[in-house]
Amino acid sequence: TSRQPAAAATAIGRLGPLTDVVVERLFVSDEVAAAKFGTGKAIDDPAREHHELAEVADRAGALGLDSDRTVRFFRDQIAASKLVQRGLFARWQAHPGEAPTTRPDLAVIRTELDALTTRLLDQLVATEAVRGVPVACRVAVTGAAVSAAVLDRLDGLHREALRAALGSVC
Ligand SMILES: O=C(O)C(=O)C[C@]1(C(=O)O)C=C[C@@H](O)C=C1
Repeated sequence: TSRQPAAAATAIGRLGPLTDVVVERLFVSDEVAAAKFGTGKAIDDPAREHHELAEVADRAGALGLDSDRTVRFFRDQIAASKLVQRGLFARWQAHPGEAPTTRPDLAVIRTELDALTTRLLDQLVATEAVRGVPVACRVAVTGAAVSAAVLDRLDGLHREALRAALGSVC
């Protein structure tokens, strides 16, 4: 399998560091897909999503972030993860030779996702000023996304997921 490494590249601009963590989460979604593929386990886990979103809503307040906007951002991260997972499932079903040969432990991966949640919240705090200026934010997010796509060699599926994941940043 051509599993991609964790994002090592640095996306450009003031939203580069946030975008790097977003890309890292997309790569972890490859691992989630590998954990579920062939097990009969559904991609959607509404209870886990509910738990994650309740947690970020709670933590947003303490960090001085707008709770609704923060929840929307994480909803997008989850939607992007499902986009990656569905795309990989389809790819692996069509080309069994590309399917992963080892099955990571979903519980371990979820602890990685939890750590990424903390880093994403930190980045939302660090980028509040630029995200508050719509034009500057859109310029920054476009530059960060384009550079990440190139530097991290994102394929079409992961580029589409990155677009979804960054949809409510500004
Ligand atoms: O934890 C999982 O099972 C995932 O697939 C990850 C994730 C997420 O992005 O946080 C995505 C889809 C599920 O509905 C729940 C959570």
